[in-house]
Amino acid sequence: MEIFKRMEHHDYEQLVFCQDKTSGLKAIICIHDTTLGPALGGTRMWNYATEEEAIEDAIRLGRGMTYKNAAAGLNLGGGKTVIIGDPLKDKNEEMFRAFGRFIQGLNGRYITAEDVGTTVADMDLIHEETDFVTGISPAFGSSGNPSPVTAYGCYIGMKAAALEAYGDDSLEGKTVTVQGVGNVAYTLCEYLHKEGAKLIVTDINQEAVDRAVEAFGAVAVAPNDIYSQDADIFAPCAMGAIINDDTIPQLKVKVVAGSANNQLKEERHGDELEARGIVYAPDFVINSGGVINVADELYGYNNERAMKRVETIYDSITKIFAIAKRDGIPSYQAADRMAEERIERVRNSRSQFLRNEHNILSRR
Ligand SMILES: NC(=O)C1=CN([C@@H]2O[C@H](COP(=O)(O)OP(=O)(O)OC[C@H]3O[C@@H](n4cnc5c(N)ncnc54)[C@H](O)[C@@H]3O)[C@@H](O)[C@H]2O)C=CC1
Ligand SMILES: CC(C)CC(=O)C(=O)O
Repeated sequence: MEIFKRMEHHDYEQLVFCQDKTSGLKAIICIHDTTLGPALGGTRMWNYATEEEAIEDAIRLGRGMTYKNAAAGLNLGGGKTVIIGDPLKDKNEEMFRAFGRFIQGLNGRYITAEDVGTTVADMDLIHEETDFVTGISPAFGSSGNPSPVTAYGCYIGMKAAALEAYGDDSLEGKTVTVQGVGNVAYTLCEYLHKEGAKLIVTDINQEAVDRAVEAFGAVAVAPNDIYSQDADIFAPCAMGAIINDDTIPQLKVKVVAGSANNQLKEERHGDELEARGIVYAPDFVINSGGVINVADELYGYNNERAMKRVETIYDSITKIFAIAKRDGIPSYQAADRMAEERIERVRNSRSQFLRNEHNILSRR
């Protein structure tokens, strides 16, 4: 991989490679854009097949956070970390403490939180070495696990998408297919079940499937069969790039609305959904509840204030569909435009004044 060439494409600021032999830490921190403020984005631990795959994931996820934070109206830039390793086997205390020291070395340019494969306990270990970490234990006055809040944002975003597709935001009686019933999707299923939706679930982890079947009467299907189910809404809640040339022709749903990051393999797959009349709730907007919640820690965490902001996801999704219609563009482009315009406005307004070092971290 030609790394600088890859960074020039979409204008990445910084990639940091972190290695610690004692603990086995191999991490890549991607800081995409800090125009709006320090880069905030979670840490994913995953058993990547190759280093290239890990770099590519960090890069795609880091840029996604720039758009997510901008669209959510946060004064934060975008970044993400990937740790190469099996989260079930390779974790140790020293690893997260070493990683914390690398973050501290960036002096606030990057702030982390949970993502796939990392937990509140991991964030607490990072916190032993740096304050530039969120999603730590409520015992520290923090917001804890962001997943339930991401799930809530996803649920209300799904309702906004249902309104667009069906003219009614009720999910009662709707059949929802859920790919991956992990931290976010389990709680999402809880909300959906409570509202009277029927659930079809899949996961590569049989225990996760069994849990959802037992708790919500969900119907379980094999991972490759999830796309072709007779359903109303598809909720991708596992990994990225699952809206692609293979899966789109299988979809029978009218709505795609889930928590996974980077759902579209390529932008043209968003065009393809639009061409088929499938309403797509842009991933980085519908899944922004978690980051909105952890970002509130930077002001001294207040659950009521954070949840009020999470509630705005419904209106943001509705607004994106309105912009898409007005401008004759697919919803993913409307969401990108909303984020890019905010970054541009802030960039331009800054150039009119002397550089002011005040930023979101000054309050800490
Ligand atoms: N946790 C959070 O607050 C946020 C999560 N997200 C995104 O939402 C997605 C889910 O996140 P979490 O629930 O935290 O992760 P998780 O790791 O708890 O859950 C993911 C689930 O997907 C399953 N899975 C992986 N590959 C699969 C496949 N090919 N087919 C079926 N199932 C598969 C896993 O076994 C796991 O149960 C990820 O893309 C994450 O980046 C986005 C924003 C915030
Ligand atoms: C898990 C969140 C707190 C942050 C993040 O990395 C995301 O929204 O993808």
